[in-house]
Amino acid sequence: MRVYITGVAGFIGFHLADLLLDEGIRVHGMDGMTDYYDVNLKRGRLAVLNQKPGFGFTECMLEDSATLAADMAAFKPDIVVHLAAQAGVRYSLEAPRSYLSSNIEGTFNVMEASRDLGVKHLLLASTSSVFGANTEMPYRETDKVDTQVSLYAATKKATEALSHSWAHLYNLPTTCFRFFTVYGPWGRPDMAPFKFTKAILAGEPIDVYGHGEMFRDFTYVTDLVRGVRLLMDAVPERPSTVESIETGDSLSPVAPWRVVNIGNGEKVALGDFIAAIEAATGKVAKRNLMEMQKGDVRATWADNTLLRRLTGYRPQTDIRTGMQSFVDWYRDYYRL
Ligand SMILES: C[C@H]1O[C@H](OP(=O)(O)OP(=O)(O)OC[C@H]2O[C@@H](n3cnc4c(=O)[nH]c(N)nc43)[C@H](O)[C@@H]2O)[C@@H](O)[C@@H](O)C1=O
Repeated sequence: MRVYITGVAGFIGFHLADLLLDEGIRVHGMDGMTDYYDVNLKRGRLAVLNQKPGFGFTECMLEDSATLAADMAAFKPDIVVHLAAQAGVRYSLEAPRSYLSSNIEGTFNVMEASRDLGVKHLLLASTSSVFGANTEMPYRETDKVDTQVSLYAATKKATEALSHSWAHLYNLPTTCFRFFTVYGPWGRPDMAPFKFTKAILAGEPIDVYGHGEMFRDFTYVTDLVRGVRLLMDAVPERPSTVESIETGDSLSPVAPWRVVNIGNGEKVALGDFIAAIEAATGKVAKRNLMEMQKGDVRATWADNTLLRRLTGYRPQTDIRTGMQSFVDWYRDYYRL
């Protein structure tokens, strides 16, 4: 099997490539190496992957459709996993236009190239943020998702819709993942697990938004990429009739397309998450209680029944175990 990964120097792309290469699968990846966060971390991830046989890499922007298409065509992938994006909820208030070019135009370029090459399965990263202002939890894939509260989430919702149309028109089997706040070794410096660990280890205070009454379904990255790996083999088929779709399955009635949550399945209060960092670092956090930030959702919580039904797997790492691994990696990597 040959797998092409966009965003391979990113947090999730790196872990997925690592898993696939260890399985003996050939992986070619691209990444724009953008400086939204420390590029050295991306280079460090690539250095690990470059040690492994079967790995190839091209530096290229998603927006550069000609280079991207040529790179994908040269590799001839069976499967494409599209993880490159402009990520981050709060940054989408600062630089909204970059989300349109990376997430909308960039995803379109990946869809086009995948269609031209007749790939067997296209898998795309969406986000739990698409559930927006929904309040009924846990979130199910079949819930209505029409109330995004950040442009980031809105662009991800748009990619779900774009990919559905291409799956329908060109018979391109497509799975969209909705990832729930992913953390772990080599994690993103713009996210709370990284920022809070850094501040607590440095003895600096942390701002706690929403007065700590915020909840996230934190998902450990190794669990998450295992889910992605298993879903690669769960290729959606166009259903013969609407009645043939099982209750709770998000399979489209007209296209080989579905969306699947990948989340731990637990709602963790921000306060408990901070306590897990305190336990892992052996330090006490100095907390400033603050109002909620614009664009943030108050809570996320995944129903992961569909993932379990399709793959027999569900994530299992609890926040204390996962944060201990993250803090151990952080101290080792930054020699603290
Ligand atoms: C699935 C989804 O996952 C990510 O979004 P997120 O769930 O919002 O994750 P986060 O780590 O940014 O925030 C988790 C919690 O932590 C608080 N928080 C954050 N940053 C600071 C911060 O700088 N200071 C303080 N005090 N709180 C912060 C924040 O208010 C929230 O309650 C995306 O990057 C995105 O790529 C994505 O798709």
